[in-house]
Amino acid sequence: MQKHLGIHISNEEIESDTMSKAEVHTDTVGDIYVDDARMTARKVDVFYGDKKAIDDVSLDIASKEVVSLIGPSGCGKSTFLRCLNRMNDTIDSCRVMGTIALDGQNIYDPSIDVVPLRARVGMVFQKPNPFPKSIYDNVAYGPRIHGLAADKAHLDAIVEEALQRAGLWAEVHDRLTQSGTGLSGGQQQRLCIARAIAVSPEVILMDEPCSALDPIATAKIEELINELSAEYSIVIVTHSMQQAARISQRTAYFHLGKLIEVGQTKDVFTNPLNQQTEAYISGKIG
Ligand SMILES: Nc1ncnc2c1ncn2[C@@H]1O[C@H](COP(=O)(O)OP(=O)(O)OP(=O)(O)O)[C@@H](O)[C@H]1O
Repeated sequence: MQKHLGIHISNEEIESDTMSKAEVHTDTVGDIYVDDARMTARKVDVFYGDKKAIDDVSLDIASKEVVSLIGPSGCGKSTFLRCLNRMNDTIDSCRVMGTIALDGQNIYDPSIDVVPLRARVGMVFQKPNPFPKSIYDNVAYGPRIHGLAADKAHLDAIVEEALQRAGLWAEVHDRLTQSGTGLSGGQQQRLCIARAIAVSPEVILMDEPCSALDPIATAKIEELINELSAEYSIVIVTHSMQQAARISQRTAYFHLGKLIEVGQTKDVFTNPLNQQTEAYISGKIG
């Protein structure tokens, strides 16, 4: 057993990286596999101390798709999301078992440096959390620490492109030196998205990114997610089934730490195969 920043993984589990489809038994209803997997989670268990929060979850994330994670409060959506870029490492009582691979490489392997990992698998949180720095420096932060810009002109171009892609450039181009924390909530969230995409991630994780926003700001973020999915894989936790239906191609329903059902979003919402999914979708549990 090895321990990395509060994460325990057995050597056996690290080697199980190459588990084929046939080797994974799952109770999840629906197809956990995709043809063009960018990330693969296999037999993932997560414990906080003695308490099991995620129970035997296996799921593929395809390239350039939006996957929604839905389910009742406390079912483990955020915990599973945070496993995908080792954000749970920051919680000392948290243990992650099983394997999660990005482009075939186990992200829990001891050789993995979490700093570049979290650039490749970026994260946007529930509450917009810009750094107390200028708008420019918020976006330039990642490219600077990862040495992505050859010179100042290159960095300027990266910052502009990220703000353009996040749909914020027109609103902030003439006040880049002002503090990011002075923007509106919706603008701050788009700034956080610009910060994430400035380092050219492969996957973006979003944990209820619209829950602190009004309907207009929410609509802008949803439009942005739709545009970004042409380039990135996006995994989003949402409490809004309408939002999941609007933005995601696949939906995964969690209940008490288990992945109960996963499928095409329209199928999960119109014709759920599992009775627990059906109960949640129809508002009988929540
Ligand atoms: N840092 C932590 N320490 C201990 N237990 C935790 C911690 N974070 C989450 N848990 C527990 O793990 C379980 C799953 O929580 P998690 O936040 O992942 O669920 P969720 O589905 O995202 O919930 P919500 O929709 O309310 O945000 C819950 O029982 C929760 O109390």
